[in-house]
Amino acid sequence: MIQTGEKELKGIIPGSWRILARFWPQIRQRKLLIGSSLFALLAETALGLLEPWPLKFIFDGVLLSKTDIYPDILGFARGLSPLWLLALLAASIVAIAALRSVTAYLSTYGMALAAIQVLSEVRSNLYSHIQRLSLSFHQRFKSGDLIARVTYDIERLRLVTIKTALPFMANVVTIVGMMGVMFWLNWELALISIAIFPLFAITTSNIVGKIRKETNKHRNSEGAIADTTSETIGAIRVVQALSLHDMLEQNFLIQNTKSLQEGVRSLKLAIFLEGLVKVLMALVLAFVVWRSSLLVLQKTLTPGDVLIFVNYLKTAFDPMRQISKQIGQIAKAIASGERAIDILDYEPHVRDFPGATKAHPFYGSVSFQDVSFGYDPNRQILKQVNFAVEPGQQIALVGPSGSGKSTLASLLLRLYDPTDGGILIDGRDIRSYKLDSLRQQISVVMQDSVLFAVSIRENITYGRLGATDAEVEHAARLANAHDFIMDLPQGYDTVVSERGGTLSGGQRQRIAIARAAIRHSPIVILDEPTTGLDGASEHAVNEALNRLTQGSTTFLISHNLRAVERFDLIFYIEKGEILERGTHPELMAQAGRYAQLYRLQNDANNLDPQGIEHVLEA
Ligand SMILES: Nc1ncnc2c1ncn2[C@@H]1O[C@H](COP(=O)(O)OP(=O)(O)OP(=O)(O)O)[C@@H](O)[C@H]1O
Repeated sequence: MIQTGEKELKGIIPGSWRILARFWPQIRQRKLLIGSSLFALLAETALGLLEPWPLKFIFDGVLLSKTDIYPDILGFARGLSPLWLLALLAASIVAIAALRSVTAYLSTYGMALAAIQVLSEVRSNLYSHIQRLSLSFHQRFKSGDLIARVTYDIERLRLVTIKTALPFMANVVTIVGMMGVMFWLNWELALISIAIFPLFAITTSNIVGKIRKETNKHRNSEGAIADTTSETIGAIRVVQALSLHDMLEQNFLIQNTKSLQEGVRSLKLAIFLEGLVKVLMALVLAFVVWRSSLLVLQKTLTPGDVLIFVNYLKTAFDPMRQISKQIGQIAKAIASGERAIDILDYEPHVRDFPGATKAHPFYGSVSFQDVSFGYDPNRQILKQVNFAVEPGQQIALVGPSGSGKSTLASLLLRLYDPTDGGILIDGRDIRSYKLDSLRQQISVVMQDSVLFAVSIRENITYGRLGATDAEVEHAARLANAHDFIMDLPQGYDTVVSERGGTLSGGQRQRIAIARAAIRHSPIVILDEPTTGLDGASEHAVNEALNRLTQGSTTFLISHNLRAVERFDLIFYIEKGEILERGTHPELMAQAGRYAQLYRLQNDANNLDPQGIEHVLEA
């Protein structure tokens, strides 16, 4: 048991090193601030050690009239009258306390400032890093867990650094300093006092290790709770429509109870640890008082020395008691810091390749050369896809659900990289372009466009940051959105509710089209942009899309084959392969899968796309 505890305690040291090393660039920038705060901390500790000395001199020098007790530096005291000596020593009590307060203020303020600055930079880095991590990462990590790491974990690290780590350092220095002075006064008594440390370290390290484990479990459960809550709130319509409350409440209760129990376990351990330290301390104090009083009777020590010993020990109790608690808190903060670092250590799979350059303004030719891809290495989604399209061509991607159409579009955006083959824009592999400069030239409108909870104007300018009001309005007019925006209470300044919930599906799509239009992209991807819209909305959105895609290389993913008849090129995709390609008349003449699907749709005018897919899959 003890071995496990020691192992855990040892874990704190590599954990702290890992955090210091990872955040070193931010810490280094504040060398001066941190250095001067540490210096103030040392000064404060030294003044703390001096605190009982005036009392010793009052006892031995004034009350017992001893003259051989002053060190050389205070030799002048021997010539002073007792009254002057008393006044001087009383004044020194105040002076030491005042100086101690000043140095404590300087060290605490300096360290707190440095910690706030370092950790706010770390938090910004973490936020930016999470945004840049590949979609494959985001599919693996739940959003609630990531949110907890950016908010709760960093906040705890900040609080513990300010409120615990600095006092912890002060406590360690105080204890070491006190031990030094105790040895100088009487080695035997000092040894007795020190004897508690191995006992103390072994018992506490074991418990601290357990606290750390429990806290880690507790943090993970809290992350799971955040996840469940955000998932439920995100899908509240479905929850209410399907009356899932009872079932979800039940699941939540299980998670909540588990987290509560883990929290209680770590709290129990922390309280136990505190009690244990108190008992150990009382034992030492009793022994030292007994032994030192005997030494005074033998004239080896003066009563003033006993005062110093008892004062130091009593003063050290607090730091020692705190140390055990602080080690527990630091262990928790280290777990938090490591959770943040774990994320920072993830390399985005999709990133700028060495030597990548900023993309020139694209003409818009796109080619896929033997492109294969699978989300999971054991399951290929796209198989050896080959095609080349000219700038400004309009391409439709059709085929059954799950055939890989959206995946193909995702690869063009470099949301994922192909496992084999290459994708070229204007004759160059897209991995040779800087990622941002590639994505900035591609506009995307999805089936369910997500808007942000900011004004409509800002939502549109997210398409091209820095766009003027006139450009926003121009884009909105092109997207058939200007009129309905003007009918809203605050027009372009109307703040959209979370994920655009206050607008209709058609209105959201038109704002998304305006957001795409403001980019003036040479390449446009439309992923079922009109699915789920009613007739009137669909018409308005289609009109907007026609304007958006004019002159741009366009990839439209659609289940509605009538909507793609006029396209320059249609790819019929099935099971990750382009089975048929050509214009509508060419494909109809081929009388293959596309023609079969087209006829099915035409014959069954009222059959919805899902219905058609079932027919196809059958
Ligand atoms: N993020 C992902 N992780 C793992 N598998 C995925 C992921 N996204 C899609 N898939 C799988 O890849 C296959 C192709 O999906 P994709 O969305 O590209 O098809 P699609 O042709 O666009 O379908 P739909 O017409 O229904 O949108 C499907 O089997 C799907 O389950």
